[in-house]
Amino acid sequence: MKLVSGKQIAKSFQVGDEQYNVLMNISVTINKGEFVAIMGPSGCGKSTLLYALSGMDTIDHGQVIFDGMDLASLRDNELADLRRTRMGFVFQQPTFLKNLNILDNILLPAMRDQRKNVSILTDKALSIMEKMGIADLAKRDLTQVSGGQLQRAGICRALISDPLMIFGDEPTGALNSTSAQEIMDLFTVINSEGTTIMLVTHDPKIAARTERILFMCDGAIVNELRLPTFTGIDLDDRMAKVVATMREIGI
Ligand SMILES: Nc1ncnc2c1ncn2[C@@H]1O[C@H](COP(=O)(O)OP(=O)(O)OP(=O)(O)O)[C@@H](O)[C@H]1O
Repeated sequence: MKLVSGKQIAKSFQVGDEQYNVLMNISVTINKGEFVAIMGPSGCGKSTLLYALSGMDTIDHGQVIFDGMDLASLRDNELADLRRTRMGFVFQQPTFLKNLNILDNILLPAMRDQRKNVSILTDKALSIMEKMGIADLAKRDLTQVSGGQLQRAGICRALISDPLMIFGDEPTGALNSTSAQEIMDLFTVINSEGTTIMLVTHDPKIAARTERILFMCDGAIVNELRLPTFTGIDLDDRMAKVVATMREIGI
């Protein structure tokens, strides 16, 4: 069943007199439950596509339907509500407030929804933190946790609204290889429980953990690789397939 469908998405940026066509009529469908990576050379439009599909940025032409809703038909506040309640975002580094502890940072976006009771939300946040392996860090300041732990907290924040889909823009980009794979372990669990995930990554070892890899070049999706569900034993084989596809299309 379709969750996100982009049709003929075009997007350009004007810089001075120059117009840069960044997305060139991209059509792509992501089904519920998929675990997708977007790969491609720097500047090919990966993040721009992620922002277009999640309504974080507008598009010039085409259409994005998310969970049956045409993003262009929504008012700004409706779009913000949709993002807050149905989507989770994880970036290279979470933007957390320095004067709040980890737990309060995780809770903050969900607190905007006045209908939710604070103690219920807190219990929920603590149980997600437990699952993400950081239950004991609730009261710590941002300066008292590692990069990997901070990213786990970022994922907790993304999960607190039970999103249908998580969008990650280089979520492991600031981490060492071990921490990055641990974060992918968490995403694998989250995906196995039904949440759709789409990640932008440069790293074949990260993309190899997903089940469908979209390869972009110059604003277009030029290839796609499908892999079976990761079972924990075949990462090298999967990575070899990703690298072979990258070579095939010259990236
Ligand atoms: N707000 C903006 N204004 C002008 N140009 C932009 C803007 N955002 C992105 N671009 C340009 O659009 C192109 C695609 O950017 P995008 O961030 O989507 O690429 P990317 O594939 O994610 O790159 P990277 O892997 O380096 O993060 C780049 O050439 C970038 O400079």
